[in-house]
Amino acid sequence: MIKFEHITKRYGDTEVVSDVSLTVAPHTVTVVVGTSGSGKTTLIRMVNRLVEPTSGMIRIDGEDNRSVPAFELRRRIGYAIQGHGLFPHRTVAQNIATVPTLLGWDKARISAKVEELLTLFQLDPDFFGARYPHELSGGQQQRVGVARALAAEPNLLLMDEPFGALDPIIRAKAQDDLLAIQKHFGTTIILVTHDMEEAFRLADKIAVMDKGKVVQYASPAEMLVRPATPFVEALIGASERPFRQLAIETTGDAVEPGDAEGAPIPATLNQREALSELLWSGRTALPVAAADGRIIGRVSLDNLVRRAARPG
Ligand SMILES: Nc1ncnc2c1ncn2[C@@H]1O[C@H](COP(=O)(O)OP(=O)(O)OP(=O)(O)O)[C@@H](O)[C@H]1O
Repeated sequence: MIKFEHITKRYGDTEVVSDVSLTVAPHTVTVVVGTSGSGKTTLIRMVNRLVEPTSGMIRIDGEDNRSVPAFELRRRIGYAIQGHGLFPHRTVAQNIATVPTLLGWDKARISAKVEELLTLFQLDPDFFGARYPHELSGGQQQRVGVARALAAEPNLLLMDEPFGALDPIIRAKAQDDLLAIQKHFGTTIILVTHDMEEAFRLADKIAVMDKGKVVQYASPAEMLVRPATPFVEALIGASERPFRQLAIETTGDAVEPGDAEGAPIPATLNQREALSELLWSGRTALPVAAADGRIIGRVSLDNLVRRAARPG
């Protein structure tokens, strides 16, 4: 668990992060969004102490993050940035092995880890391990960057616009990979983006920043139903386009197993109408009925929001 307690950062007279308090649950993805200059990067860099707060404290699993030396903290916390930051004169395998080598892992363990990660990221280890970064495409380099950040099996991964430089199709694939990998390792992820669609797609919780403050910290579904400020509403509005995609699929396509209370939604209704029913009912899930009235499962707000946010 990561706890930000009244975190403030000032540069001279300018407060770039103002009194931020929030708690990130373990094994979840928290996405920090907001306009350019709102303090997103500064906020996450205080977690691994690339930036020191002016006041406040960050606790990682209960411990003040200043209780261990900064270099040790950074070995424990994965960090992936836009443009991957790979070492150009080291092979892909050597890049991924950076932190495990610093930690003194034995050779066999390191090469097993490199092989596991390359395989997970769908890069053939025999082919890619010995290549240099410049021999890879942008998307492949990005995957190696994330693999490197995960190499020492961190419980916590910080990501700053990791997919910012990728074209939309490769970006969607990278997001899918990230979610699969997050499930596989149970990593807690804090990711910065300025892309609301990416936030809806990846987040368990979204923190919206505006001028150094976190103006809302909520699940995508909660944010959709109850945007806290006109600024949040505007951000969501800007990403309304994907919700139109829901209009072309039926509720039947989004059925999940399980029960729910409330008036059943016909499976033939389109997903946008189902979303509207859910929002109006104030429920997080409703039962779904087949043409013969039989209940075939449930449809949930979270599921529809995720479907809305995926690329068309
Ligand atoms: N080392 C520094 N010295 C002075 N000002 C800084 C420093 N680092 C960041 N800032 C300022 O703090 C503010 C917040 O920057 P930050 O990079 O955290 O924003 P951001 O939300 O991540 O923006 P972007 O989306 O453009 O990357 C900006 O106005 C920036 O100019």
